Amino acid sequence: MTDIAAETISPHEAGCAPTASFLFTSPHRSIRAFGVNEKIRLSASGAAHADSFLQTAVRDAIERASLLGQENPIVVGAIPFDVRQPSNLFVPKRYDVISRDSLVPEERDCFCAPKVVAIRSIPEKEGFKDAVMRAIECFRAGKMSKAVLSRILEIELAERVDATAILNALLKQNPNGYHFQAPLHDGAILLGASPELLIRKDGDSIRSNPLAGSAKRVADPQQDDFTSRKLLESSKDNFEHKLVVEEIHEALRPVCKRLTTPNAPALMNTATMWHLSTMITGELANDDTSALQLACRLHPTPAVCGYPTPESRSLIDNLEPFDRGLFSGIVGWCDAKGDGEWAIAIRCGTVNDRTIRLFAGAGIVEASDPDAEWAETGAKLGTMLRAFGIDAGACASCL
Ligand SMILES: C=C(O[C@@H]1C=C(C(=O)O)C=C[C@H]1O)C(=O)O
Repeated sequence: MTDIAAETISPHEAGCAPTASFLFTSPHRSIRAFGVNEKIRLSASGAAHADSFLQTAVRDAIERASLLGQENPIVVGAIPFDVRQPSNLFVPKRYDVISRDSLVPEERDCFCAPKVVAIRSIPEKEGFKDAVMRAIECFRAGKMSKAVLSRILEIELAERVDATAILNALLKQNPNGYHFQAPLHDGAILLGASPELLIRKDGDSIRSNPLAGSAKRVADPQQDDFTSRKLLESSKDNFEHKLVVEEIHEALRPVCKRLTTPNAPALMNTATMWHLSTMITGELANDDTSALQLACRLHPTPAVCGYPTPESRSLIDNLEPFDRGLFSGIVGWCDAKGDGEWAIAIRCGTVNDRTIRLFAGAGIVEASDPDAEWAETGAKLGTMLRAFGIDAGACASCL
């Protein structure tokens, strides 16, 4: 088992610079952290409040790092989808603020496509479609209006995976968005390239960029353009999207003196997907409210859980045959001043020796079609499969 207290998370040849324990990139500020001063494993339940257990522990750990001479210490890491589970946070020994451009490799490292020994989707196609149908029945019965259902692609490779090479591939293939690499307590590494910003706080200004409503991109530019326009006009996708935006707006309103929420979504794309996107911006009433508090106030949004939150959360508990762990949780950082950024942990996976687990979900509403939702999760898995260099043909039955 790897201990994240070690300076590095991957064995490095003598003479090389130590690898960061944690990395988070963003168009705003990218952070690379080394070593561990203190781990924080408390749950994030109730952590929107400044006096909660988690926020108190984070403040105290940051204070101790400050006493050790660190300037503006930070807390970094991830919080699971289910906030009752332990967080995966730590105050590093040191960190750098870097430019993302300095990380993007010129060329992809010499990288051979890994040999896939075994692959399975949990659940398999029929099980996933069945869960979608059961969710639709709940919507028809008027119990709720949206639930995000997800699945895991578990892949066993012939050889151990080099997490740094995968992160480099993610940086190269997805130049925008939020890349992350975080060590987990079971020795695995969480890696991903999320397009979705939960919250950024910089002084008293905040920003949230929820996504919901998706379509797979296609190679032909004309077809791709047509796909995006169809998404922008789709009433099913606009409905899914509106539930997320309204919920975030309502959660931020009480802590803002100004909050601007566009009344229609725009299009945004990744290398593999089109999404409906809304950029919400605001000014905090009190800039003592930290980025971590704001993140805990919003998480989980209906982009990864559903609407209303309590009902969709228990439906997910009943229908998903696995524990999401950090998938669709949040990942990011918050400094001693309360500034920070948290992205949603999607388009990601965990790497543990030869086993990788990739995750993808899709928002289900009454107008959903089970086959289309399965295909959407398959398309979203494309981001990580491409980074691993795994040919979609090798897992055709799971996509
Ligand atoms: C759950 C995921 O994505 C979320 C769900 C989306 C949707 O339902 O359209 C779009 C973006 C994300 O908020 C994922 O990528 O796994």
